[in-house]
Amino acid sequence: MASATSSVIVDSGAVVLRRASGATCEVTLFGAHVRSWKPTGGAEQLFVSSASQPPPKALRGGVPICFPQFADRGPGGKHGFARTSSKWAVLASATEPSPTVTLELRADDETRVSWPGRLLYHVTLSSDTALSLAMQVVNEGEEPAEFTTALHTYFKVDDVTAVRIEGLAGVAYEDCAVPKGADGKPPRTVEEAEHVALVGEVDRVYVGTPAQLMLHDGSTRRIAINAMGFKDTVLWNIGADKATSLADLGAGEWQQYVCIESALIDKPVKLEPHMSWTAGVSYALA
Ligand SMILES: O=P(O)(O)OC[C@H]1O[C@@H](O)[C@H](O)[C@@H](O)[C@@H]1O
Repeated sequence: MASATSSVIVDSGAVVLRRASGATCEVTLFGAHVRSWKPTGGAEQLFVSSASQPPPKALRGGVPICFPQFADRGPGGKHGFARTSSKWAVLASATEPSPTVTLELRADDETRVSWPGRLLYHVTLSSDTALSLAMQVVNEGEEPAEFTTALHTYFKVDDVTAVRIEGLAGVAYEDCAVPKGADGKPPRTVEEAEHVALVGEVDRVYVGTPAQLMLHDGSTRRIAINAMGFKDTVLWNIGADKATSLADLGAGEWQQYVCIESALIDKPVKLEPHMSWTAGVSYALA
């Protein structure tokens, strides 16, 4: 039942945001991982694998934060340390005008090896049908430093083969699902489809994407994805053939998610000392 007021509470290692309408969002302290978003009406919008493994593994689903490197594009561990850090802490929260929490990951000797500063993450239930996520990266070092990043969102769908993504026509993408070219890089292709379908394994970095994309899930549900500051977008589904290679993905569950990741990959961000960088994305039922 909808409660009369909005709230932000910490419960069993997660922050639970709730609007008066009953919309909710849950963020785990481990990894600052958004693991659930239910707009008013209560339908879960994010996929979480039934075979997800406990920390120190990242949850297979929700919104993992890839930072300070995307995938293996850097000297550190795959997708960086942020998604598996146990050192995230609540910095601030508020219930008005919308339930919101800011989580902070402070630099320490361990993280400074990969990034010389801190990370702030703002999660807001910005309307009864929308979720907003914003990242702030601070360089506390004395030298310029570079990173790549992504909010690796797993949207829950009934059947990924019925999904269509609108807004990518004319955008060049790196195809990471096929062998690299002679130059050691994934081959580049220009997207021709107005409504991109996912057939087999799809692992693409679209470079320089428009601010708004639309997820059509094959039924009448649509989610508008509005990004600010994230210039690239990753589209990923493991596909049926390779699905069993992911030990933490339940049987047949490859069909129940599509990752649409607001990202900054092609041109790493170079942040000057004592400067900060901010980017965000909002998801809204449309
Ligand atoms: O298994 P992980 O580390 O969560 O990564 C999942 C996928 O993440 C995607 O963002 C990458 O494009 C894929 O190549 C990768 O397989």
